[in-house]
Amino acid sequence: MKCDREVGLDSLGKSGLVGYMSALLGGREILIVEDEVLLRKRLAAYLESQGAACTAVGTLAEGRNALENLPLDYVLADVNLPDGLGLDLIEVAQDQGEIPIVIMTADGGVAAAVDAIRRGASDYLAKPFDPQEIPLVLGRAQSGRRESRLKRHRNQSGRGETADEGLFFGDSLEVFRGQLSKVIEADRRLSDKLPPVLIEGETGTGKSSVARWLHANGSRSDKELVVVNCAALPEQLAESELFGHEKGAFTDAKQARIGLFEAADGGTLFLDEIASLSPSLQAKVLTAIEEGRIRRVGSSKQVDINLRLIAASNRSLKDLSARGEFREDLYHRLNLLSFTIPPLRERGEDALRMAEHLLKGLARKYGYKKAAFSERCRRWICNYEWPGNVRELEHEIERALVLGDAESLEFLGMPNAVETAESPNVPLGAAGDWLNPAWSLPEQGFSLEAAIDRLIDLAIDECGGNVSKAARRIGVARDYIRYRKTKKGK
Ligand SMILES: Nc1ncnc2c1ncn2[C@@H]1O[C@H](COP(=O)(O)OP(=O)(O)OP(=O)(O)O)[C@@H](O)[C@H]1O
Repeated sequence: MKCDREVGLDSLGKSGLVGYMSALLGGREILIVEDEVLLRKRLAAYLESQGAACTAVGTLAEGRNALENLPLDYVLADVNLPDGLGLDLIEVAQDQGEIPIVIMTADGGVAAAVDAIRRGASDYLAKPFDPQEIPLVLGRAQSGRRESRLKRHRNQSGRGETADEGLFFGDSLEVFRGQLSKVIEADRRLSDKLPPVLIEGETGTGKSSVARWLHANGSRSDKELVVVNCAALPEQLAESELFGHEKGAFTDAKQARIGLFEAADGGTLFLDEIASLSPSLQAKVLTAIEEGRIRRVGSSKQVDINLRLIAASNRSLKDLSARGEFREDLYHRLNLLSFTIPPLRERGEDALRMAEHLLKGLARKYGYKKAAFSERCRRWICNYEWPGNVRELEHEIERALVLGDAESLEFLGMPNAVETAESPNVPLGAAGDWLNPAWSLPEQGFSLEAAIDRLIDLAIDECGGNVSKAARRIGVARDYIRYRKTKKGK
C-alpha cells in the first residue's frame, strides 16, 4: 500500500507533481502526531513548504485534543507514542467526520499497518519514507473517503425509492416483491450466515436486476456486491477466479491472489448462470456455502467467508439435476429460498406498464421531454411474445427512441397491421419452431438476436453447461459465446 508501488512519482512528471502537491496540500490543515522531534519538525517543514498549515504534537493526548478541537483535513500519526498507541486516534478521526488518517509505522511494522487499516485508517507509511510520498498517500486517502461517502449515499438512496424506481414490479410481480421483502426482513434478524437465494427465469426476465435489488435493499448494502457470470469464466481459470490462488499454484500464478468469494466477504456474491460451472466447482461452491470456508488453489489453509450468495439460472436447476446435469445436493441447498420470474408474455398488461416505465428512464437518459408509443406500438407490446423478455423490450425502445419519432414511437420490424389483443400468439420463443424447415417468418416479426441467444442456451444446455463443447456443437468460437453472454450481461 506504499504509494510508489501504485502511483510512481516519476509517472507524474516534475511539473505535474508540483501542481498535484500544491493542489492537494495548499491551504490544508494537517495534524502530525509524532514523538521523534526531528522527524516531526522535518515533516512539518516539508508540508508547510507545500502550502499546508501544520499542527505538530508529540503525544496521544495532544493529538486527541487537536483532533477534537481543530478543523483538520488530514492526520499523520505515529504508532508508538509515549502515552499510548497512535492507532487509538483512528476512531477519534472517524468520529470527527471521517478525517483521513495515515498511520506511520516503525520499520517492518507490517502487523501494525494491517491493524491500522483494519481499524479504519486510510493508509500507512512505513518508516523510513520520503516526505514526497505524503501527498500521494493523502490524495488516495481523500479519494477513498469520497468513494466511501458516495457508496453510502448510493446505498441510503437505494434503500428507499431509488432502488424501487429502477425496478418495475407491477401487479404481476407483487407477490414476488412481497416474498423478496420477507427475505430482507429475515436477513436483518439473522445478520450472520444468510441462506443462499436462487432466482430462475428465462433470459432477460430480470434475474440480475432482482439480485442487485436484493443487495441494495438488504442488510449488507454498504458492503460489496460481486457479480460473476459463470458462463463467461474461462474454464481453466474458473476455480482460481472464484477461490483465488497461492503464488506458484500454477504456471502463471506469479503472485498470490484472492478470489471472488473472498472479494465478496461480508457482502453479496451473485453467481449468474450457475449451471455453467463444472460439477467439481459446483461441489466447491456447495462446501463454501455449507462450511462458510474456501480454500485457495494451491493452499492447504482454509479461509473463513461470510457472504450472501445469490445464484441465477435461465435453465431449471430442478430439471438439470433430474437429468444429472447439475449437482442435486447443490440444487437442494439453493432451493431453500428460490424464486422464478415469469416471462414478460405472462405478465399481461404489465408488459405495457413495463414498457412505459422503461421509456421514462430512457427518455430521461436521451434528454427527451416528451416521448410516447404510437397506438399501434402499444398494441404490439401487448401482443408480441418477447422471447428476449425485458431486455428485448428495452433494446427495442432504445432503438426506436434514438432512430425514430420520440413522440410516436414505433419498433423496427413491427408489422404494418398489428392485430388486436385477441390475435393468436406465435410461439417465437420455443426453440423447435424456427428450427423447423416448415416454419416461416411470422407476420408480427421475429427477433434474430433472441433467436441466437436461445440457440446458444440450447447448445449449452445440451452440452451439460460445457461452453467449449457447445461452441463446437454450433460451429462458433468459444469466445463468441462469451462475447454474447458478456454483451447480454451489460
Ligand atoms: N422488473 C424490471 N424493471 C425494470 N427493468 C428491468 C426489469 N427486469 C429486467 N429489466 C431490465 O432488462 C434488462 C435485462 O435484465 P437482467 O439482465 O436483469 O435479466 P436476466 O434475467 O439476468 O438476463 P440473463 O438471463 O440473460 O442473464 C436489464 O437492462 C434490466 O435493467
